[in-house]
Amino acid sequence: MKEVFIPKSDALEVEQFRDIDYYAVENYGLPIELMMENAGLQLANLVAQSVENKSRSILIGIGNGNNGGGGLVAARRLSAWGYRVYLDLFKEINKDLPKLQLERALKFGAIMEKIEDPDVWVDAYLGFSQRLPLPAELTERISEANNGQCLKISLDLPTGYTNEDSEHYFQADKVLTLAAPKKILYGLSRADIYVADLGIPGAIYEKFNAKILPFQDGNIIKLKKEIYMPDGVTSVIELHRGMLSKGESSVTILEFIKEYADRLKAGFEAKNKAVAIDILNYYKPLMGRTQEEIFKESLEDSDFLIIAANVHGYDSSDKIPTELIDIKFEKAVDLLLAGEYYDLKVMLEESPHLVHQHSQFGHKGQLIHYCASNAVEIYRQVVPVNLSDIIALLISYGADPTVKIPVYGGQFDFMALYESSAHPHEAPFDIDLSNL
Ligand SMILES: NC(=O)C1=CN([C@@H]2O[C@H](COP(=O)(O)OP(=O)(O)OC[C@H]3O[C@@H](n4cnc5c(N)ncnc54)[C@H](O)[C@@H]3O)[C@@H](O)[C@H]2O)[C@@H](O)CC1
Ligand SMILES: [K+]
Repeated sequence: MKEVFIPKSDALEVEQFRDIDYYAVENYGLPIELMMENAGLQLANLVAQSVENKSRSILIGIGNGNNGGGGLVAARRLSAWGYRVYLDLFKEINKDLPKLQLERALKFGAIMEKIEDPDVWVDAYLGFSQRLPLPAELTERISEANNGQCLKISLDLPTGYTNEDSEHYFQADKVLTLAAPKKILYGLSRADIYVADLGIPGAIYEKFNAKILPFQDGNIIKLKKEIYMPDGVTSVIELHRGMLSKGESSVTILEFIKEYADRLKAGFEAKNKAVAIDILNYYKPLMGRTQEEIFKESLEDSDFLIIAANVHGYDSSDKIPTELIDIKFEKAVDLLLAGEYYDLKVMLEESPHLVHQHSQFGHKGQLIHYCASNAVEIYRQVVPVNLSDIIALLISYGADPTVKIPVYGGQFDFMALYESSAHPHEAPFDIDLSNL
């Protein structure tokens, strides 16, 4: 799936989106029914991508409007694909279009029954026309969903979520919003946000100064979380890119670090600033030099190996282990740093031991230490916008912030490393650790 980063400043107010919507209906002959079909199909696609097993139960909550209508299209498509779909109507559906969609969904095999403990709970109760307060029928359902173990997916925006201060709302793991990102969704720091193509033409986006998304590469686009990358780290990330994803399961730490050394050597020859950054941060013999001085040095293969070893926390190259890299742990680190809250949660649910595991690299950091953006590999010293949520997640799975690791010639725990790291404090967003 295509992933893009769209800053909040480029996202729309909900009202702006409503205007775009009406404009498409009136000027382009794009009726709501057609857009609803697109919305519902993409919702069905997102559900199907999230649930491998067709025997899993899918409960779709339906309201008496177009949001519910989209949910009913998804119910029809999923039923047609062979999924077990149940419909939860919190009130009677009497508007023409949703009513028609309901009849179709039932003909396709969706079952009208509010089952208990569904595997997936889809919220198509209310969309952008919702008014607060919600009726008790809805607040009760929202509490039940939020307290359950199900995967929660909202269509367009979560029911009950009308601004960033909303308290009682459907706490979706995934939100499939329609046509364009909406500003309020940036307050949902734990949710994955997706945008579905409704077939609205680029000319309308331009007219309303909205960002045109690359829907030609896929009808659903995932929004990347904002990540703060300190100056210099970006080039080191570039130097390192793709190294682990290539090997998947059978790279040893020594092979990995040798490849890093090869990249350092090539980068050194090309006077790549990333190499100077690695050297200045980790290689004692050349610390304090200027970039220019560094590139005048004549370095051997063995020097690059030592630098690569130092970057990974070993003080000499013969301390690099020859065991296989634990790809699962490395994947968890990468999810954490990318702010991928939901995927990380799924991984921890499956492998809770990961929070207690130490990195095989010389610094021996646990997942929680990677949250400090300090003392670990420099290409991993980045700060996701939802770091506070990620830390809370790790702690809820038993991570211990008082565990110390052997770095900077001493023993330091998460908080000591976090406090002395510039990066989380320089990031252009607030990290709130007051609950720690
Ligand atoms: N291009 C588009 O705009 C499209 C929009 N669609 C969906 O349509 C949604 C907007 O649809 P609607 O304007 O029909 O409205 P909603 O589906 O948001 O709400 C349905 C109805 O519920 C009623 N309602 C509001 N607050 C309530 C409350 N607290 N308790 C009970 N009932 C309440 C309202 O009278 C409203 O008519 C969007 O969020 C989007 O999901 C898609 O289905 C199709 C395309
Ligand atoms: K919704």
